[in-house]
Amino acid sequence: MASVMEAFNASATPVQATFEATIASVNTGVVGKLLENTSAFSIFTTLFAIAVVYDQVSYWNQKGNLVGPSWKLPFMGPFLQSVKPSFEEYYVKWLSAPLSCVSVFHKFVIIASTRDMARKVFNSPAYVKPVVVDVAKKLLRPENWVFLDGKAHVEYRKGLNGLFTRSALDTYLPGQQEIYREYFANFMQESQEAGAPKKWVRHLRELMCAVSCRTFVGHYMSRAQVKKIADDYYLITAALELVNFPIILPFTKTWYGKKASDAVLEVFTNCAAKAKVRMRQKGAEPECIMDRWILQMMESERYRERLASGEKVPNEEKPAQLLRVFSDFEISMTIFTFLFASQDATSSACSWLLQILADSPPLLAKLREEGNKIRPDPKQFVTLDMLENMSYTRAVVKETLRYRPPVTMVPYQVKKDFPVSDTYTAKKGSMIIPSTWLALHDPEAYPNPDVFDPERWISGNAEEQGKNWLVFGTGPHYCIGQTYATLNLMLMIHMLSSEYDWSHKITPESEIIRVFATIFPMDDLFLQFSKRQPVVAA
Ligand code: HEM
Repeated sequence: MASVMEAFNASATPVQATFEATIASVNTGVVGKLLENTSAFSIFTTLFAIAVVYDQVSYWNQKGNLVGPSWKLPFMGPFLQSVKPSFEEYYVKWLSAPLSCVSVFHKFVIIASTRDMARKVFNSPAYVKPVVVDVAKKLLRPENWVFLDGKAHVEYRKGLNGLFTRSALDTYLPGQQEIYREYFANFMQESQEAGAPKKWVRHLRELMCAVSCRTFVGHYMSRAQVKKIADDYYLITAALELVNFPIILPFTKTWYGKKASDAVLEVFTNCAAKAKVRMRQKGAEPECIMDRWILQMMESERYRERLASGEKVPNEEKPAQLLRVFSDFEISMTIFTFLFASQDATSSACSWLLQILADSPPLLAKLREEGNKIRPDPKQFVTLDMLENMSYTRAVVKETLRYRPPVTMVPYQVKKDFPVSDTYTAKKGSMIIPSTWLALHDPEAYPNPDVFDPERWISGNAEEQGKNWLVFGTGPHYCIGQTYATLNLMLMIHMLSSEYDWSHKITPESEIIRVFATIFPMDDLFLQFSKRQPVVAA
């Protein structure tokens, strides 16, 4: 061994001579003698044993005093159990300690489950950055804005804020209402044809995908393209499960997910090209997020041209955000992040909302009463003012988000050693996952947390529990679409309940939570829709 080291260190020795000397010394030395009596199999098993020990020791080293399994299944850890994660297993983990751990493949994962631990992670951008899951970078593309960090992220995000202001949200309402009317009519027809309750989660996912696509890219996409994205979207979700094989191999979940996400990116790139052409036409009004963004880019360009031509432009004519011109593909990547962030979360919220209200007729009656007062004619256009006045509808939506938070875990990556608590420092490179569930089911903030009670948002003090309200995260990456998401769910449930009835077939699995990126009723929600009988005034 010594001679091998010497050969490496002797930089003046010609390579050939070094190699020969090394082989000679191996042949005659202790190592050579050992090798003579050793089979390839025993070398392999020895190396394997060393690797197993190394894997275990480095797990202990990272684990420190954290609560978690003392032993790790070599290399893969609990990968096989995690392929089909059960909510109960996660729940037990969250309850086990404010900080606990697990190691899957090469990844050491720390789970921050209490409100304060979760908040600490969300609010420590100096130490952590969002990671989603490893494969997300391959699907969304590494250069995507959501992977920006620090100042670059803050700056990029500022340029997107204008897409979610009150006046922007107002612009998107007509398109959303068009989609809801069309889909609800289809729901009813399909229910009539079926003649019995059917699993409805898939339909709700398609509905949410269609309403998102209309909001994000307006009419630039055909109905067939929306349907294709909605149908294939579960492939993307499946590829992004918290635990998945880290390399994209053909015909695996991640491979199908990558193909589906490439197709989405291509469609959105085409939409961006069309939007740029339309928005340059005289009098073109923005109808969707893409339009508004392109309009802002055009306004910024015009402002710069005026300055360049030597004009003294008054300050009040300066655009609120000066944007550069983004390429069609850059626009597509960003719009994809909106779909990516909203699709599963809104589908989850929508599923629970329909289940809970169908199972609680008095709550549904109260929601309808409010809707009827504010918009007596179900054919009337729903304005933003109307929605903002629906305080009970808002309470029902917020309580659904609290009671069944769609996003229970938000994976972050530790970018430098992070002293999470007085006694534990997370090592650079590990994953740390704040969980939202315990904060949202904290009996001190929300008394009787396992009871669905919209009143806590009206006569109770739930609105004052800002520290516990982690549904949309907190810190520099908090959900940019939170106001839009809440109003959209309010619009959906208001429009549905004012014109339709739906019944829910309760099964033993209705209340069991299935984890599929977000959370859904395990039985996939058996629903049946019918036209609501007109309300006769007393
Ligand atoms: C009920 C629906 C939704 C829920 C529960 C939800 C929840 C979340 C959560 C927990 C985060 C992580 C926050 C953090 O790390 O602090 C997040 C981030 C994000 N959400 Fe949402 N979201 C929803 C809907 C939407 C919608 C409709 C959009 C877009 C229109 C959207 C866009 C985003 C984006 C872009 C991010 C990343 C922000 C950043 O990194 O700066 N979300 N969301």
